[in-house]
Amino acid sequence: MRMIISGGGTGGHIYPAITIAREIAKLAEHCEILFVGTKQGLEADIIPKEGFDFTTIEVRGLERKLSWKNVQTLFNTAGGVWKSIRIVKAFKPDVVIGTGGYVCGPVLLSASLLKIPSMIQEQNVIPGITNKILARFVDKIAIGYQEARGYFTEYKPEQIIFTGNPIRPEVMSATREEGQAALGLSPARLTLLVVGGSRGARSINNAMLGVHKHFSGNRRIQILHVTGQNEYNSIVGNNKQAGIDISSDGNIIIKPYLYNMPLALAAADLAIFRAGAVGLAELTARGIPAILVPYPYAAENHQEFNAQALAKQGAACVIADKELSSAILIDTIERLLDNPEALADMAKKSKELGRPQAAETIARLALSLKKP
Ligand SMILES: CC(=O)N[C@H]1[C@@H](OP(=O)(O)OP(=O)(O)OC[C@H]2O[C@@H](n3ccc(=O)[nH]c3=O)[C@H](O)[C@@H]2O)O[C@H](CO)[C@@H](O)[C@@H]1O
Repeated sequence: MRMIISGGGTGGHIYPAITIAREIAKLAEHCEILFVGTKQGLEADIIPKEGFDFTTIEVRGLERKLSWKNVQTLFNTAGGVWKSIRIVKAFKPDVVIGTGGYVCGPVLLSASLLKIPSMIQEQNVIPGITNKILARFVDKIAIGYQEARGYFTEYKPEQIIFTGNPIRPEVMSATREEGQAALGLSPARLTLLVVGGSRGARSINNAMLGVHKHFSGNRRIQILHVTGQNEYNSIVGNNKQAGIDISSDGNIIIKPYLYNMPLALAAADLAIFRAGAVGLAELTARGIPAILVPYPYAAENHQEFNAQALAKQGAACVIADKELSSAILIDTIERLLDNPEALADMAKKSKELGRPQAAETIARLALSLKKP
């Protein structure tokens, strides 16, 4: 089995690609995989670290409307299309898979031109522009939320398969004890995991300052706050300035990025998250109750729709970014800590939404596309 997989820009497109690729390699004999991304995306950092063959094309994002700027961009990135065609012709894949981000556009388009079976995986309730365009060229569309079906109405129902979003197997296999040991967390305290998506979230980071101050030294709770690479130094500096001594109180851990996120999830009793689709798939697979703060500038406000899909099942509560403050976070956290039944009920409802088998379902779907 030879496969090209493409997806990029943010972790929310890259980790699904890695997970699907690994699952296919597990199921298929003699699998060769090539990952196509861009030099600028996070994939250029993550994919080689994960041990995949990686090549890049040049491509820029399109606006979400018909415009001259888009026409210009298409001309400028024609080189990306030609390079994709050359890559696909040389690699001769049996299947080409896209997991979103504009890098997928030329790659999947090339597969379609060269009559190679292809599929896309859409993580969000509201599909991204690239996947919306690509839908008419690919054989299958694997959707992460049932609600996304409503946005692909012009396609045949059998073309669209609800699979859930793929999560790394370590998300399920990591144990609480391993997580606590790896991250230096105390088994005697509840763990609050705070993550603003793969790039961090400034508004959450800012609001967390007051939360750290309030819970610093608290015996009941410990906080693992992941700031994103760019904001780490300023957040640590702000904490120092506010007189919060992270090292001596011991219950507040601040990290720029976690390469071992599955261990952190395994240890978490409650989470404060943005509402990126993969993060939510990980939370629900583990049944972690969550306070969600959707990123308000995500395309077509799609994070709000992702978050509401959890909230309407009672698996999470949602705070609007514009209403976010230290006080509202402290209040929500304390309300949940003081009501273990409510927390347990959220955890149960979260787990009911989880689809830990999604990666295998998607991998089998991809394998079924291979021509005999
Ligand atoms: C701003 C924006 O448009 N974000 C989009 C992006 O989100 P973003 O990339 O933030 O995505 P997600 O929350 O979906 O996924 C993040 C992934 O990165 C991992 N991770 C994150 C932080 C860290 O320190 N370590 C780590 O491993 C998470 O465990 C997860 O696997 O893609 C998602 C999937 O299409 C969309 O739903 C989001 O709306």
